[in-house]
Amino acid sequence: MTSSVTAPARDRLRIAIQKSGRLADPARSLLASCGLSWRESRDRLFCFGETLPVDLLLVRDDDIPGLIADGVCDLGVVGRNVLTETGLARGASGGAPVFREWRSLGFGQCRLAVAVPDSWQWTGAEQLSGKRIATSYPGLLRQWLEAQGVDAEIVLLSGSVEIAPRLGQADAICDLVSSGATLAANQLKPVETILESEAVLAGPIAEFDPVRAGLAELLMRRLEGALRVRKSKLLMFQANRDALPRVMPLLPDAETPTVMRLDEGDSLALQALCHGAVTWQRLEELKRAGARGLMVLPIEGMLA
Ligand SMILES: Nc1ncnc2c1ncn2[C@@H]1O[C@H](COP(=O)(O)OP(=O)(O)OP(=O)(O)O)[C@@H](O)[C@H]1O
Ligand SMILES: O=P(O)(O)OC[C@H]1O[C@H](OP(=O)(O)OP(=O)(O)O)[C@H](O)[C@@H]1O
Ligand SMILES: [Mg+2]
Repeated sequence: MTSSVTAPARDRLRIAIQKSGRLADPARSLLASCGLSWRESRDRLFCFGETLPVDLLLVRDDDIPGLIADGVCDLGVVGRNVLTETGLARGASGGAPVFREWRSLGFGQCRLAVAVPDSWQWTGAEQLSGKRIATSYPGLLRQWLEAQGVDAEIVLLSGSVEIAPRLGQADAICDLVSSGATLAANQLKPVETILESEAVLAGPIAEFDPVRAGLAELLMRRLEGALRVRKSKLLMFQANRDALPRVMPLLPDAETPTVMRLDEGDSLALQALCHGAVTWQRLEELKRAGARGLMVLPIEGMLA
C-alpha cells in the first residue's frame, strides 16, 4: 500500500464502503463484478486498486456522506436512508447540499417506517399528535411529521429503537423494516412508510476534475452493465418453428432472441437474454410448449 489515506491523489478515485455490516459484502462484490480488484492494507481500512486506479476506504456507513462532503472520498456505497438523513441534518445546520444519490444499486432494500404497538387501532398520522416517537432518523421523521401537520416529540436513540415502547421511553417508533420480524418480536406493527430505501452509489454534486471524471464515467458504465445482467440469464434451447408462438411469450422479460436454423427442416436453436426470473416452473412450462434441451447460463458481464 502506497497512497496516503488522508488526501486523495487526484489521479485515483476513492470509494467509501461499509467496513462490516449489511452492505459490506454486497458492495464489494458489486464493485469486483465491475472488474476492480484490490490489495488490502494491514489495518484493512484501505484497499489499493490494482486493476484500475480505484481505491476503497472501509468505514462506518454513517460516516460515508460526510467523507464525500469533505472530499476525503469521491464516491460511496451507502443506504439511501443514511444519505438522506445526513443531507437533512447538514441542511438543518445551514450547509448547502454537496452530495447526492448517483444511482440505486439493487441491494440492501428496506423501508423506514413508523410502527406502533400491536394494540393500537391505527386510524392515521394524527394519532401521533402529542406522542413520543423513538428514532435514529430525526430529520426524516421531522420532515414527515411536518408534512402530515402532526406535532409529536422525537426521542433520539442510536440503536435498539424497537424496544423503546416496552421500556416506556416512547409511544411509537420510526425505524428500518425489512421482513418485519424485529417489529413483530417487539409487539409492534408498521403503519406508515416514510422512505423506501436501498443501497445507492453516492457522489458529489460538483463535477470532478477530468481524470476522476473519466474514472467515474468508466465505473458508472461498468456498473450499468453489471447491474443489468446481475439477475439476467442466457436461455439456450431448441424448438420447432411451429412451437415459437407458444414458446416466445413464456420467455421471462427476454430481449429479441437469436434464432439459428439447425438443418433444412423446421428445427431451430435459440438463445435469449432473459431479464426476468428463469424459474424451474417456467422451464417446465417452456418444455410443455415445445422447447427442448433447455440450458440456463449465468452472465458475467455485458457491454451494450
Ligand atoms: N433489515 C434490513 N434489511 C435490509 N437492509 C437493511 C436492513 N437494515 C438495514 N439495512 C440497510 O443496511 C444499512 C446498513 O445496516 P447495518 O445494520 O449494517 O448498519 P450499522 O449497524 O449502522 O453499521 P455500521 O457499523 O457501519 O454503522 C442500513 O443503513 C440500511 O440501508
Ligand atoms: O424487519 P427486519 O427484517 O426484522 O429488519 C429490521 C431490523 O434490521 C435492522 O437492524 P439490524 O439487524 O441490522 O441490527 P442493528 O440494529 O444492530 O443495525 C433494523 O435496524 C431493524 O432493527
Ligand atoms: Mg451505522
